[in-house]
Amino acid sequence: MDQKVVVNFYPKCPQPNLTLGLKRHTDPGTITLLLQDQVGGLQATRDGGNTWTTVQPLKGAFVVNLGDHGHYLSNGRFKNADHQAVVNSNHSRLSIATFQNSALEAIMYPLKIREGEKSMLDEPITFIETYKRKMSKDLEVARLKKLAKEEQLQDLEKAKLEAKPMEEIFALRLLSWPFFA
Ligand SMILES: O=C(O)CCC(=O)C(=O)O
Ligand SMILES: [Fe+2]
Repeated sequence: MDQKVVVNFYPKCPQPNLTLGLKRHTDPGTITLLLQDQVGGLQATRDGGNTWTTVQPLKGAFVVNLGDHGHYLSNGRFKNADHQAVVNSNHSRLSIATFQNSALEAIMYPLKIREGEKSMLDEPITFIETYKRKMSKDLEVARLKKLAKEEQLQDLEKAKLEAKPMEEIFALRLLSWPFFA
């Protein structure tokens, strides 16, 4: 197996509604043991991010999360926890996560498939390969989001321009000449 310990420090943030400490994700490994301080900020969702439940800190307790590897091993019977961390305007926050992962080159496949069920994996695959696929999917989603945002901004600029009186557009053109002529 492979084990990693990550310490997350979230500085306090004056406008917590404008950002996230850690964006929505599932952990890639088998099981995560998470120790959080009393500030709170870990949230989980069961409906794809529409609603969020805060995981209240409990003194001396670990939060135990199932990751993707655990999800695949059980052929989806046990769910990988979909979660995020928000920030706080009054307090900084610390959490320590220990990820129990499979060895990177270990082959994974569902341990048991019940009658009438289909395997979640088309073929046995190494743990590292599922991780790489997940990362490239995440990068592609981020790229598309960025593109959509840029297009939205361009449309907004266009709409603003269309709403301006002719003299103003003319003045703007003169100002930015020769780049915009
Ligand atoms: O800080 C937290 O509560 C969550 C940390 C986490 O999800 C992670 O490190 O993967
Ligand atoms: Fe996580």
